[in-house]
Amino acid sequence: MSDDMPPTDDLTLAALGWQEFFAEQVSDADLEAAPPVRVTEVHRSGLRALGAGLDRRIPPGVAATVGDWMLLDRDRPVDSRVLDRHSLIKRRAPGKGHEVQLIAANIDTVFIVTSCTREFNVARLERYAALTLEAGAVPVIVMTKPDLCDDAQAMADRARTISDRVEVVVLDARGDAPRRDLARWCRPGQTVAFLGSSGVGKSTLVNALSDGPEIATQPAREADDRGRHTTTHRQMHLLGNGCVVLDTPGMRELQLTDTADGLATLFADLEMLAGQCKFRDCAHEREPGCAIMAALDAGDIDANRVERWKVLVAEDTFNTESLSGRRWDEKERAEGIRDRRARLGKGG
Ligand SMILES: Nc1nc2c(ncn2[C@@H]2O[C@H](COP(=O)(O)OP(=O)(O)OP(=O)(O)O)[C@@H](O)[C@H]2O)c(=O)[nH]1
Ligand SMILES: [Zn+2]
Repeated sequence: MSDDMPPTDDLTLAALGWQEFFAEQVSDADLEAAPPVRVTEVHRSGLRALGAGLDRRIPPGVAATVGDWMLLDRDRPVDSRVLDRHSLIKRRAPGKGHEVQLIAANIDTVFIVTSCTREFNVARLERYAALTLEAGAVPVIVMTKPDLCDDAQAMADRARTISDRVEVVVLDARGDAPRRDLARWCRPGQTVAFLGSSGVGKSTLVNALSDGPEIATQPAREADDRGRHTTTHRQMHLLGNGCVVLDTPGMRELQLTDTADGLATLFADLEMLAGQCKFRDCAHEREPGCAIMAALDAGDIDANRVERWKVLVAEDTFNTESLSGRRWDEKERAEGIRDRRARLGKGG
């Protein structure tokens, strides 16, 4: 547990991010019998959950993840009821298994952090944005280190081409800017999370938003590039202004899983065009009557964006099908995705 947590006695549900959405799911009788607690940590040995004046360890066996709200069954904690989530980030479990792993629940806003340096990569941002939309949270792209780049605004303009649905904020993570520029999303009762590669400034942003003691940050290895992995076990921060930050290490290597809806939202314009292709299974390569190719030829849409869309759709299809039991061999997967990546350069 992070040491910026106030003593449990002083904790209120509001400070933990309790919202109307959860209150509506429980009756007064429910509350009397089983107080709400929020999962702040997940370990092999079980969960940790905090509530008003409560700090409980719950043995393994509850299907809950960081950010979940539960009604604590005091006698049999594993029988605690998990409340409906308004958002859920999940991923395909690493390794050979095809299970879905729950990463974090009930996040309102995901800040997708990138720096205005070589790390910047539109395809990666798209992938995070699709995942966030799929999860049911609001994606906001935060571009740090504008001071280390000649033309941060030009980069931001590229990020803005991703989708009308995704706002882009450029700021120096080290000063007052985060508090001011992210205030719209970091309101009391809101839960936010930061996604992004190591060294882009996630801890610096949390520190800038926080009144409490600093989280350790380390200088990046290069003046302008990737830092070391400095975020440790702290998983939930309560900021001075009443906003909750979920900080989960599991968010780093995210694969797209079942993000068809999120992709459809992010690439709504392309999906709509694809609906006009002559063939329903059109691959938009050289099929007759392909509306995507026609729009490309007419210069109406951006070829790179179309390629990135295809990569994400291919990856999502692969992950979703393998989760539902279709056996792909690794070679088949690698070839499909590598072909497309090769055409994109380093994307992905
Ligand atoms: N010049 C400049 N440096 C920044 C900015 N934001 C962050 N940094 C520096 O970048 C380095 C890495 O920042 P962190 O906040 O530790 O990055 P992180 O994303 O939390 O990294 P991990 O914990 O490894 O995931 C630190 O030295 C920060 O001071 C910025 O806007 N401008
Ligand atoms: Zn087509």
